Amino acid sequence: MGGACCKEEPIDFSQEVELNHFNLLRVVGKGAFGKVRIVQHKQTKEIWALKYINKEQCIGMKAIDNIIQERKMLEEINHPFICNLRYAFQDDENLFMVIDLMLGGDMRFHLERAGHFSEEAVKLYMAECALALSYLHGEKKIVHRDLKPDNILLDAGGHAHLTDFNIAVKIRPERPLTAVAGSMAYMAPEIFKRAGYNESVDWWSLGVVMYELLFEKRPFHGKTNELLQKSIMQDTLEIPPEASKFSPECIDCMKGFLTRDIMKRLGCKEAGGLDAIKRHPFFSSIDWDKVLKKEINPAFVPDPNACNFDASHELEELLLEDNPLRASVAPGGAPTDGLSKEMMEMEMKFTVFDFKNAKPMQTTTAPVEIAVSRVWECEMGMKW
Ligand SMILES: Nc1ncnc2c1ncn2[C@@H]1O[C@H](COP(=O)(O)OP(=O)(O)OP(=O)(O)O)[C@@H](O)[C@H]1O
Repeated sequence: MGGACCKEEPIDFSQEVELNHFNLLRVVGKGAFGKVRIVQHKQTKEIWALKYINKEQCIGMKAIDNIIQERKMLEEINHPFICNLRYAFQDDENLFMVIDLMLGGDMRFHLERAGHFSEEAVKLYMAECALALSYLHGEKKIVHRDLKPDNILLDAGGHAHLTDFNIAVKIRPERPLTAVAGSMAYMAPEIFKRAGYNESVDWWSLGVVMYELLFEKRPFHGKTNELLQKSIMQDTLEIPPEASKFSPECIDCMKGFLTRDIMKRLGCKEAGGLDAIKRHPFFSSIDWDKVLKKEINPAFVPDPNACNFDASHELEELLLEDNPLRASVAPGGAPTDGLSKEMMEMEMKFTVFDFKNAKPMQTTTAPVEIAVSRVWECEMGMKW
């Protein structure tokens, strides 16, 4: 029989959100500053992903501004095809972001395992990503700048969601962007010209992703960054012989995104924006209202009986972690003297966020509904 010593203190959920409001379940990924694990809100029973960022590591890598900026940007965003922020809080060791859980794993994971995707699957991914990008660019004035298969996560049903707003920035028409930022192989040619660029770069990256999903390789190559850059800027787009397996409309759409001239590039506002995508023959069979409502069933549904994550992160935590995640002192309760300038900065700027108290957004997305028992099964190490 359980003794009084083991009884958990009742939690006051009317207080600000903190780590103790969640049950910590299995680890599903590892980022540059910490891990990502499945959590369940103890009161609402909703399942989310918890991304935790070690403060010391964040300071060491001089990434405070990036993290604060990413989190501020996520606060503004709410879209069905984006991993939205639900809660943010911190303790004395970590910054925490609770986001929409994507049980299907990332697109890179599936590309590496299954190889290329079918034309039907790619069509829906492109439509879903195009809606997300158009929302970011048009309504939120945000350029993602790091679109690639690693940053497109699938939910349990197989719908695509953009994630990782680490290097995303606000568009200011009077001040075009100039920084060479992103993942080289997915960067648009105008980034290297150093004459300023805007959201057009995301449409190019989407084209590189489309090419990779169809052909299992990227369109431009180079053994060094310099050669790769040269190839992106100059080389003729090579269409592999396997292209005959796909419709001419599909290939034409991909070429449209991979057009160097932004005045003609598919998706760019200069070339008709989202309307031009919707009018493209590749998407003639698509009902865009149904896409937005996630009423179109993806051609590829991640196997619910297989683990769609790299299980080594979980194993690593079990075997190596000498400082596993635990509910720690909330910063408000700890003395602040002796804290470094950077620690103070994070404490002040990384304020508590609760999506339930946030301003209502135009588009909403339902919380993930899955059987919790499945998550626990995973936790217990069963095949899933
Ligand atoms: N919302 C989510 N649901 C499920 N898994 C996720 C979610 N977000 C991230 N992951 C998994 O965790 C991994 C690490 O994600 P995270 O965003 O922390 O790191 P990252 O992609 O390396 O970005 P960063 O550059 O910010 O470290 C991802 O590759 C993905 O597999």
